[in-house]
Amino acid sequence: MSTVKSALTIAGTDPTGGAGIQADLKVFQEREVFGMSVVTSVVAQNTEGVRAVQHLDVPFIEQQLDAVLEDITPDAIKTGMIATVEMMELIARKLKNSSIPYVIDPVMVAKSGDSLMDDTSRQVIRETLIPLATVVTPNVPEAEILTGIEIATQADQKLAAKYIVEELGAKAAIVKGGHLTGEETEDILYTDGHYTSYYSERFQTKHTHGTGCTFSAAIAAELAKGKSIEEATSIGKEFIRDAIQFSLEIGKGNGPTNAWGLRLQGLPNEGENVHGAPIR
Ligand SMILES: Nc1ncnc2c1ncn2[C@@H]1O[C@H](COP(=O)(O)OP(=O)(O)OP(=O)(O)O)[C@@H](O)[C@H]1O
Ligand SMILES: Cc1ncc(COP(=O)(O)O)c(N)n1
Repeated sequence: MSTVKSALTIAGTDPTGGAGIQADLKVFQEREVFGMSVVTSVVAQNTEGVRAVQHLDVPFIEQQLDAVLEDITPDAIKTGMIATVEMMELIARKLKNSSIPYVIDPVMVAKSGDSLMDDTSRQVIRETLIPLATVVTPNVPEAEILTGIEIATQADQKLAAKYIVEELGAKAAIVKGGHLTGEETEDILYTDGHYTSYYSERFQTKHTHGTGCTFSAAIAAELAKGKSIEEATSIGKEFIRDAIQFSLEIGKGNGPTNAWGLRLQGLPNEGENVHGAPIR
């Protein structure tokens, strides 16, 4: 009997492989958990932006979910782009009585500025999915929408993280500091009445496509392996630090994170990708 743990991502797609389901599966593989995926929306996007979105029918998303869950019980579940109220209601119904660790990356807007969740869903996610979450990982704009708190300082990040747990009912919340300024990034976790900060150097790079997906997938993978929320966040933060420090100059826009990270540390030189040549 295999002892390999598994993780399921329920999210949208990125045909260039840097964000969404494709990014999640790369991270699961690198963290040595067996990756599985259910597609919610097919997105025609690349490193420059989103061109078109096709939402799959909710009954078909349900068929995908049933196909996985009636066969394999994942050790952790992560959701990313869940664009509509109907999709949220379906996932909430499926996960309501589950004890599987569940990470929500409440994806609302892509880095390119394109909307990935409709306005009603931005409110409805608070009542449907957030109360079921083991960990919610909003960036600053997402945390502002979820809580109504304007976030400019570390104190604001703390207030928002506490609100998501105490008022919205998640077990834990990490309000990420990627969108703030300063020489370091600080992500603040609130759970069980305690705050913990996770820091990294802030790298000056435009290649940050998929950072939120990469971070939350790494946390989900570690929860699948039985790590505590604090341990999983700590490993996730180191993972995203390396994935951004060695992010890839692939494509014409904002290149993707590097899920190999330090493993291929020796290979990329400035202006080169891991294969030793610029990719255009
Ligand atoms: N320039 C940077 N240098 C180092 N770490 C960063 C940088 N930008 C973001 N991070 C870290 O990356 C992780 C993801 O944060 P971010 O705020 O970018 O997420 P996000 O906006 O949800 O990402 P996405 O746009 O992919 O949805 C966090 O741990 C954050 O601190
Ligand atoms: C399907 C999908 N999910 C999430 C993101 C967010 O990633 P980013 O903000 O880095 O573009 C995305 N672009 N596409």
